[in-house]
Amino acid sequence: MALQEDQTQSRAHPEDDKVILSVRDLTVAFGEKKVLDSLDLDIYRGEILGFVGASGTGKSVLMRTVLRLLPHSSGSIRILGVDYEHADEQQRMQLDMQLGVLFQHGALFSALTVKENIQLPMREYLDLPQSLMDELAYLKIEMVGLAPDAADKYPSELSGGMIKRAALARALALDPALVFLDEPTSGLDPIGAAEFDQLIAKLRDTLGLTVYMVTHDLDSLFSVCDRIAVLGQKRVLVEGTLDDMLACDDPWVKSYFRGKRARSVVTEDDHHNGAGPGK
Ligand SMILES: Nc1ncnc2c1ncn2[C@@H]1O[C@H](COP(=O)(O)OP(=O)(O)OP(=O)(O)O)[C@@H](O)[C@H]1O
Repeated sequence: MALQEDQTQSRAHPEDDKVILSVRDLTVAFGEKKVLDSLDLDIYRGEILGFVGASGTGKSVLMRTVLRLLPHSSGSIRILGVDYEHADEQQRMQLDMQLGVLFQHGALFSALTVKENIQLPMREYLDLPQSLMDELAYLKIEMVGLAPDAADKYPSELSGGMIKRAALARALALDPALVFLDEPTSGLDPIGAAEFDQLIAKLRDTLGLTVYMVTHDLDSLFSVCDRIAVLGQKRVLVEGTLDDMLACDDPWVKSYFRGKRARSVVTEDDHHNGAGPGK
């Protein structure tokens, strides 16, 4: 199985790049209501994919389905070349360890300290002595730019930005290959949001992480995302660089990427290296 492949990073994926997540013909319905219908999506190793779409189009449903928190009616989801449904128990556990998740509001356990939150996945999947788990937790805390004394703080003692970082540290606890971020910059001020974006880019560059980021944040899309996918009409309407978005005639895509707010971000960020124009 393909879980141990090397993690060479790839930004502007050429054809032969490795697909880390492959979704085919995916249909998800609640009763009679289809939310996703025959959706296809690929994510390439080492890229930051920004996922956008109007409210209620199914971005969370797709992410939760890929994470197997929701069932699908038909279609396949392959992660690192493995279809979870056809995997044995050992493969499933290995796959689980390759996925990290940062939920929108951090979703830290309030009765646990930051260190204990980070160690939860370690306790679930690994059998390590406490001293090693402590070392690892401090490493993750440093990795996300928190001070060491954050380790013994409870979530209620942290600012919004610190909660996001602590939750990211927990998402990275098992050194996953693919991290899902649900609106990671929502609720942060513009400076905090920009710093968080830069942290994501740095982690991708240093760890070779692949990032699936659901976001409404135009700054994030333009500054750190290598590729953008737009969800609409129950499927991926368009995917590619910002230039591809700008060339798209779908009315929602047009107003989102060519609207007044988008134009002001593009003007400010012309020099950035993300999916923005000129890349
Ligand atoms: N558990 C559920 N049961 C029934 N319907 C659901 C359930 N979860 C989501 N839906 C419906 O699926 C649709 C897509 O919801 P989803 O939360 O994925 O949208 P979204 O694109 O993430 O929106 P937003 O940007 O506002 O977060 C909505 O119509 C929602 O009501």
